[in-house]
Amino acid sequence: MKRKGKKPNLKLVIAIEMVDHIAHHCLFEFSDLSTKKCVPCNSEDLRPMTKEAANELIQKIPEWNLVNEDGMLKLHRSWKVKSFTKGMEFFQVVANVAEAEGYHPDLHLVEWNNVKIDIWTHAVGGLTENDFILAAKINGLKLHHLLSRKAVE
Ligand SMILES: C[C@H](O)[C@H](O)[C@H]1CNC2=NC(N)=NC(=O)C2=N1
Repeated sequence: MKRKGKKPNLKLVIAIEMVDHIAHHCLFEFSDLSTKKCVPCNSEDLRPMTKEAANELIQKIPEWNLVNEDGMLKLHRSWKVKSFTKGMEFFQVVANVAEAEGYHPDLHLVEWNNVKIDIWTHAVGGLTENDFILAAKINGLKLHHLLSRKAVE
């Protein structure tokens, strides 16, 4: 008599793994960073995330680059603005979001029309989820009217 259930059903195992993979992917895709809130950084438990975790999360904000400055991971993005004054307006729009979140980016205006933003968690000397949340919120801002049409980013 043929005994059932001894050998694992390979097709079933593969199917389960595929479903698991898709479910993980969907959860990752649909957990929207921009709807989250930054948390205060005064907790003793706060730790910088690993490079691996940062490499995973950066996929949600592909407009930003992961940079390593003196051993500290930061998020970086740059834009070209129409004028110095538009650069100041740009900063004000970003500052409004930062104040609403209680969380603050490093803002640079270089050579009058290059806006550069670094986001990192000063309190831990690296990245936390806050940085990705703020970056996603900045991505959602209407800034197009301030940008140079010739060379954006
Ligand atoms: C309590 C409050 O969250 C902290 O002082 C905040 C203010 N904004 C901040 N912004 C950033 N980028 N890093 C910080 O560590 C930080 N600390």
